[in-house]
Amino acid sequence: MPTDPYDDLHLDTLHVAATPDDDPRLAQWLQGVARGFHEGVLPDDRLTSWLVEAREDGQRLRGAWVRARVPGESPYAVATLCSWTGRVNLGAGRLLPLHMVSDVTVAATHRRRGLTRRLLTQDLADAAARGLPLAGLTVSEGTIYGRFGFGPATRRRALEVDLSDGLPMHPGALGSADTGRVVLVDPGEGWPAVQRVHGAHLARTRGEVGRHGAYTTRLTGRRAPGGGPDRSLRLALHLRSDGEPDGAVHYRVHAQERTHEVEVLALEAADPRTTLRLWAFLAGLDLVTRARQDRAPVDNPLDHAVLDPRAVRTTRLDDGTWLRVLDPPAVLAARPWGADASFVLDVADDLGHAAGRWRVATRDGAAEVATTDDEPDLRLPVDVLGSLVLGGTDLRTLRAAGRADVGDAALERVARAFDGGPVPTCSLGW
Ligand SMILES: CC(=O)SCCNC(=O)CCNC(=O)[C@H](O)C(C)(C)COP(=O)(O)OP(=O)(O)OC[C@H]1O[C@@H](n2cnc3c(N)ncnc32)[C@H](O)[C@@H]1OP(=O)(O)O
Repeated sequence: MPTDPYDDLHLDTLHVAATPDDDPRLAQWLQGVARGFHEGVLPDDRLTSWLVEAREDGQRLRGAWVRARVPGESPYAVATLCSWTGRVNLGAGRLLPLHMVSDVTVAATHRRRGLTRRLLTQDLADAAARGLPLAGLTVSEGTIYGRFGFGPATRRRALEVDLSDGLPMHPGALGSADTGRVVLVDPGEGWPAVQRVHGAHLARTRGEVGRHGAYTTRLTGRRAPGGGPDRSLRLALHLRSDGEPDGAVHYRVHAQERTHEVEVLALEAADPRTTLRLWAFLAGLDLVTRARQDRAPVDNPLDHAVLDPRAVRTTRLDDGTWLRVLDPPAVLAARPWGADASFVLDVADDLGHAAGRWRVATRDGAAEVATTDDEPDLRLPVDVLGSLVLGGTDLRTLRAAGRADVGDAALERVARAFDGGPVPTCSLGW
């Protein structure tokens, strides 16, 4: 009889509604995450603030705990994974529920025994059973998640912006001065206004994901990365002439002997003009000569608004959000389409959730999706479908890479249908 490879372990899913006193495995789980990412042992106040975040998201915590081996020993977590339901903008303002996966770790003593495979496949199966159409994550290494059906769907771009000349812009970039103003607000008190701006930004930004609880902690200044209240976090809000907030930038100034640098932690706005106005505000900060922004848009009006395009330098460009389709008809019917077409799509999926064949008929930006036995025009594995969902990767490129099987006759027709629309971008990591 085969033996259970995990008979020394206890596998379970925890409820974040519990308190650490009710269930000590909560604290063990979080310390397991910290160990997995090579952080030190976390202080109690980190546990407290993390539980607030996890409850805000309604997180499910999966894990494996080593059973006590000697009297008095506490069990500890050797595998962790969490997930919750968020939202993603598929384009044209269409928001779809997103199954968000994070904190995947396995202790050095238990690696490559299939623990991540076990926790992640269970988690994806549960999400599919609950009717979630799409899963997403951001990764530490590019080689792990393709086998589970995730494909890179947005790009992560880091910027270094030279502010030493005040970042002059072309006439017209900022509009007329009487259309709004910038005010400085305490990050905690400004949070409701920031949330309103975030709603507008999410609705207009293809690929953007709704903020989860970790961002509430981070952007209200409730807790600094090193612990205690965040006293160096600043918030500037842009207000329309009627007083309604339509832009927000969270930043921190790092004072150095000769040059001060501003770190842009989050910059969101209801429209591109306001984004540029917030950049002009940052450029006007006294003593500051340089800005850095991680997860900035790839296709960025800032590049074209500045008089000197070399003032905006890309210091990193790689994968951002990875998507995993769980329900192809739901996702294909929800995303916007660039051209009218009719084609048969065949999807292969080792985990089974997205495997099948469908006729996709697109018209006026919408699609009808129906199962079919017709010969496919396009065959691809589910991770490649994940790369196509947001329109961030061109089907022609995927075929050129040998990742999508589509004949010459169908290629242009199907590629034009998948294409069209803004380059997706996501400013979050999770
Ligand atoms: C979404 C996120 O949370 S991203 C963060 C990921 N976590 C980290 O980077 C923390 C440090 N790393 C770790 O904790 C672990 O090495 C993990 C979580 C990456 C992998 O955990 P393990 O339990 O060893 O993985 P498991 O044994 O289940 O392997 C699953 C599959 O992925 C493969 N795999 C696992 N890790 C890697 C890796 N680093 N690179 C390439 N392939 C990998 C395995 O070969 C295996 O393939 P197979 O099932 O097709 O044969």
